[in-house]
Amino acid sequence: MAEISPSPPSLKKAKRAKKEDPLQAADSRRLDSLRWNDSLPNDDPFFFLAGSNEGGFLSLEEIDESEYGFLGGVPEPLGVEKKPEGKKRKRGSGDGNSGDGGSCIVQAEDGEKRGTKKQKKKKKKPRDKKKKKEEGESSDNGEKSEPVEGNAEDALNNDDAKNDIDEGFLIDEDEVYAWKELRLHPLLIKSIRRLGFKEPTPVQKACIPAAAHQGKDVIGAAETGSGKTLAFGLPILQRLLEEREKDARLFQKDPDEKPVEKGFMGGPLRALIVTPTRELALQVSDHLKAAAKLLAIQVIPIVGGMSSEKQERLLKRRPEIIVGTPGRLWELMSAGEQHLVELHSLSFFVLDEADRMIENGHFHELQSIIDMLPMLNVSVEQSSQPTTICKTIPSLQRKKRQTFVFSATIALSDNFRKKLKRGLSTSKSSTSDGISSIEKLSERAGMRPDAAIVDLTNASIVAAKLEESFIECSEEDKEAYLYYLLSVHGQGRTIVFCTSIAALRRVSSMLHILGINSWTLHAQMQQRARLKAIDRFRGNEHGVLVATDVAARGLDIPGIRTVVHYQLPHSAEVYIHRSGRTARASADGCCIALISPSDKAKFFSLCKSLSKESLRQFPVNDVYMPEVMKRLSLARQIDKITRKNSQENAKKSWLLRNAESLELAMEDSGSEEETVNSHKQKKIGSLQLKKLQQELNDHLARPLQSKTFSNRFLAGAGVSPLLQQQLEELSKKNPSGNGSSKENKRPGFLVIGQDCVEPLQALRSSGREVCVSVDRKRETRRLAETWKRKKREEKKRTREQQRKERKKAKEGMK
Ligand SMILES: Nc1ncnc2c1ncn2[C@@H]1O[C@H](COP(=O)(O)OP(=O)(O)OP(=O)(O)O)[C@@H](O)[C@H]1O
Repeated sequence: MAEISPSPPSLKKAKRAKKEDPLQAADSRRLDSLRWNDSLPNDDPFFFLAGSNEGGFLSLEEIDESEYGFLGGVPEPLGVEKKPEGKKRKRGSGDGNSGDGGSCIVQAEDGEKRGTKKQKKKKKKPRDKKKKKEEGESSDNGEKSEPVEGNAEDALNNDDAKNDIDEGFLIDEDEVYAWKELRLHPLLIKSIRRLGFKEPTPVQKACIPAAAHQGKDVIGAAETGSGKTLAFGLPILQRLLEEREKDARLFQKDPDEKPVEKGFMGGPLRALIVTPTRELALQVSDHLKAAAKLLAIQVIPIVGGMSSEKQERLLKRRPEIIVGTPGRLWELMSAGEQHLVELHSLSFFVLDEADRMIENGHFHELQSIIDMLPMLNVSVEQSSQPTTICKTIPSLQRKKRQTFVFSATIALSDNFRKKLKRGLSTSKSSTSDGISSIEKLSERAGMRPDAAIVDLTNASIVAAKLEESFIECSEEDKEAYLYYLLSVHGQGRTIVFCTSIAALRRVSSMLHILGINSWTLHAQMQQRARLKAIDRFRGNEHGVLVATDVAARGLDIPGIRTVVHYQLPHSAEVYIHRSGRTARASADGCCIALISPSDKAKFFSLCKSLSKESLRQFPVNDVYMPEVMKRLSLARQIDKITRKNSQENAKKSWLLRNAESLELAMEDSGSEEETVNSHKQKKIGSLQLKKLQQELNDHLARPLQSKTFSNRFLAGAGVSPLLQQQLEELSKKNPSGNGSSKENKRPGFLVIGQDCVEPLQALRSSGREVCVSVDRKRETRRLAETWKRKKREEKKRTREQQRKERKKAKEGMK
């Protein structure tokens, strides 16, 4: 096992490596070859790659003017064989509704009308049903297309609905016996078959019986991507369905009692789910919507950054389940929004990502929301305020409220683990630390001492199929290594996490200049832009998202293969959540931390908190680094000039604006000579920029390869799917079709290239295990000090002994 070196590797190594035979490096790799005889319109065979952009931009309609939703929740069944019709989803096709796991859907105001038309069409063309239904699925986030007319039983009795239900199952009935063992309602089983989940995940297996059948409160801790949303979502739906059926039976017995309004008109609020981020709320809401698809139960998201009026309109429909962020929820509650303050029938209160909720920025609003919840020992009649809407509260809804608290990192602290084992009732609450605050909040929300505690996290807490690694480099070289990762191993979706928005901006600007398509996500962005970024990232199979920790929790996007920690997070919890964006459910994935000398102390303590003794070092092939550094140096120069220009322009326009507002005429303060000079400077600057851009374009037009290769051969890593496709297309072109003469035709041209290897493969094949558990230097120092102390003590003891002996001898002589 090697030891982490005290200083970052020098890039001289890269230069040395340049001289090595690159074929040796490519030896063990699979080589693909492709021939073409086409005549090329340019001397450079790769001219056509310049400026090419992979990935389609999707169009979104105006959020504030339309219904919105986030189809991330329509879950991608993992490890499940789908029937062919269920599989038909395009990847990165540029269609906003066709991303793998769905996408952010915006539905225009006339959604209802369109929805009705679709239904009519369905009857006429039964063969189109499936297709239309899929479309309906991806647009059911809007208020008007909810399939919630009538109750669940009506839905079953309805022939059309029956046909709808029969379609779209991804798995057969006999395959879901593991779910049936959990005694879930038949309609829920049908929903699960549509989602394509063959069996419950361990956390679902553990939570559903306790929450749905024993009516217990639950504290749930399980790894990221383990299906916690349904672990609390299914018990909620189960209880609402059971109560609805019992109510229906009761009403038949007592014809005087009016049934509670159901279906389209909703009813009192039954479940309130609070999440720390808007994206997560939208995602959880869509996940539950998908699970409640056949149940005539309404689920809506209430989040900041969206039109309040629209959300108030949605609330007028009295949805049974609300998923929201503390800020907007409290804003509406404190404004007296009827549906949100009439909480007498609330049966579930859920804190998702509970440990994040107690951090600054959420705590006070959350506390205020919790204080609005009715006391559990007060009877419903006493606690409810008189209302005009809720005339009758069925007796069955008067059961105790259940509280669910979930997170992947709730049990990270040993103390909390111990406390969980001892039980909540015995713990003393204090507001001084976060752990106690979770307890305090849970108790305040009505969590009972006999709550079921489900802790399925292992010592390191990260997802089981996640491969963790690091690259040691200097702070300045982080950009180079990131570019290396994205261009040499740019397979699958990648999230690059930055801790600061300034770093995020710099990284994304560099990637942009270097021709790597990426999107950004941070808290200072408008909500519409945030959703758009996620939507586009989701729609691109090899997309790159540069994000702050706003994307660290909960985001469930299929196909994220790699997470890069460009800057280390502030806590182990955030590291776990960031890394957990990959290797979700049954999939695998890898994360790579870029560690500069100043990150080391943080990195060691992170490894210590996660009980890591060793970690893999990501294998970097140094032959690529000279070219990487060249491109980066050009990109940096371009960035510098562009920044300077835009700063000057901003300054100028600020001056002009202010002068205009003060009705002052702007005069050129400088002399004629100064003006001429400044013009000259500008001209030189723009010429320099053009030159640099051209030079960079020339480099980018060639696939990344080591300097020793001829341009007529591509070899080594770096033949991305995009390049592969472009080469294939070019090779298919008919030479006579473009009117070129025979003399102009190139001779047979051989392209040798290795399939782009994704980081996880590279890590598995040549990642080197490095000891990270202890800072060796510090440990050696500590051992040396202990040894010296022991020596000192030994000497002292010997001296004491000698003194005593001398004394004895003196006394003897007397
Ligand atoms: N029983 C199941 N079988 C297969 N896939 C499932 C199952 N339940 C949920 N999933 C899928 O697993 C993925 C992760 O689920 P979910 O988002 O609920 O995880 P999580 O534990 O809440 O993760 P995080 O801690 O990161 O928020 C989702 O895409 C979901 O659709």
